[in-house]
Amino acid sequence: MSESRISLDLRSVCSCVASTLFEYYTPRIVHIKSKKVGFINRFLQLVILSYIIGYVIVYKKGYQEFDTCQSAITTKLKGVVFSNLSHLSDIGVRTWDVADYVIPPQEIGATFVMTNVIPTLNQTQSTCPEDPTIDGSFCIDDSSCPQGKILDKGNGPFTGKCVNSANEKSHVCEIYGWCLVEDDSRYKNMTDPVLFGSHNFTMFIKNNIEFPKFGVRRRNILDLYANDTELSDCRWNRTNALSKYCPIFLLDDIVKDINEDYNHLALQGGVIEVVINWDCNLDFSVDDCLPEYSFKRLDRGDYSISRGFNFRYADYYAVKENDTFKQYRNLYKATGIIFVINVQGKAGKFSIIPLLLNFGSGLALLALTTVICDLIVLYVLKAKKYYREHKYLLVESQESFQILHDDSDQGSHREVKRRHHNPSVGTSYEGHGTDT
Ligand SMILES: Nc1ncnc2c1ncn2[C@@H]1O[C@H](COP(=O)(O)OP(=O)(O)OP(=O)(O)O)[C@@H](O)[C@H]1O
Repeated sequence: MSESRISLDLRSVCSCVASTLFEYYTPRIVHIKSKKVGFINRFLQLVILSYIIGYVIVYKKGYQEFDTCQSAITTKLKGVVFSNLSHLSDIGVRTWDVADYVIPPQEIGATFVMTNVIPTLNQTQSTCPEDPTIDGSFCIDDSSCPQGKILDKGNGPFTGKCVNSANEKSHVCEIYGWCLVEDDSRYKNMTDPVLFGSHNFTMFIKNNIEFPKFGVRRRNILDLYANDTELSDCRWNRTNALSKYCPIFLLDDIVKDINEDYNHLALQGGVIEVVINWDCNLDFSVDDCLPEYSFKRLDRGDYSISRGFNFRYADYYAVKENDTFKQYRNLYKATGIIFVINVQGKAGKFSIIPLLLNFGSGLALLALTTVICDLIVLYVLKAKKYYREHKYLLVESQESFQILHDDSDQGSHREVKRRHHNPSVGTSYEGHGTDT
């Protein structure tokens, strides 16, 4: 390659770099007098303004500042059921009251109500036959029951003996543990829960909330009730204007509200969410800040295995036998409904700051109008070529212009060929004049 060729290439690269470095873009206003473009411009502005005012400021309350609530909840159940199940000796004739069926007596944000139970009474530490329904409990002779072995789902270690099962229908290994072991086979085909009638229990939910930012405190016991008796007589009812604020719920009403069958739920157990929603507009009277109740079954689903919800607990006591105390316990396999209570709350109050912020950021969206109109004018309309010629302008420096001017035979001002796109050029649109 010759030396002159190399120096030529170098010069052209340098001039290219210099022309890229030493140039300047400035927007200019192109005033388009077209009904079509003017209409598109105004229409887009109207849409954006409606969004800012209608949706952001009015519908989404963009003129308010907000606070979420802090809350405290307690629940109290009332109701008594009587069970006369003489064929089930563990239960027999019994009255169940709130201390029997609410386990534990108080929980944070939840309440468990026992609706069905399999009791195994008077268990004590001794030897007895293992539960025959447990895999590995059957035996032929003592050699099938290695001493000390504990089955995965067993009730205690084998003593080494093979004995008659509790129903005397088979041979099972003997264990040492809480005897006699639980036998739920008698309860398998029950059609009604043990605590039949629990649908008439009532649950009183006491909820205090606070919106700390606004110093507003509310509770879900409204001033409608003159005294405790009036309060205890009310029952929540979604369809009644006053009763829908009553904080005492019949369990049956809750279950009906979520379209479930109470008996079925009571037999298998389940989890129901109680949502207390406080949606308060503090621009109006604080008395209008009222709770709204809704319910949802959280364990809903058509499950074929491990349906419902149950757990075991025991109460313990000691009996004096031969001058020593022997410990006993009553074991309960409890099935029931867990009520999980969730409080949601949001309060809003007028404030100039969010109003200005929302309005300001909304107005910034108006810049979209120019972008969209530019796209339509420069790339969509029939006269796009014409508009583009007017929008982008390449101007040489005044010095170059002077040289060109001097070289030229004509002394008039000359625009240089347009050849470069500059998207930052400002455009203004007007809805009068003729379309191009
Ligand atoms: N689950 C409920 N069903 C119906 N009434 C209820 C229930 N829980 C409480 N009440 C009644 O609401 C009122 C206010 O209850 P609160 O617990 O504040 O008072 P209390 O005197 O301690 O209630 P009590 O001793 O009757 O349990 C009382 O009259 C009470 O009996």
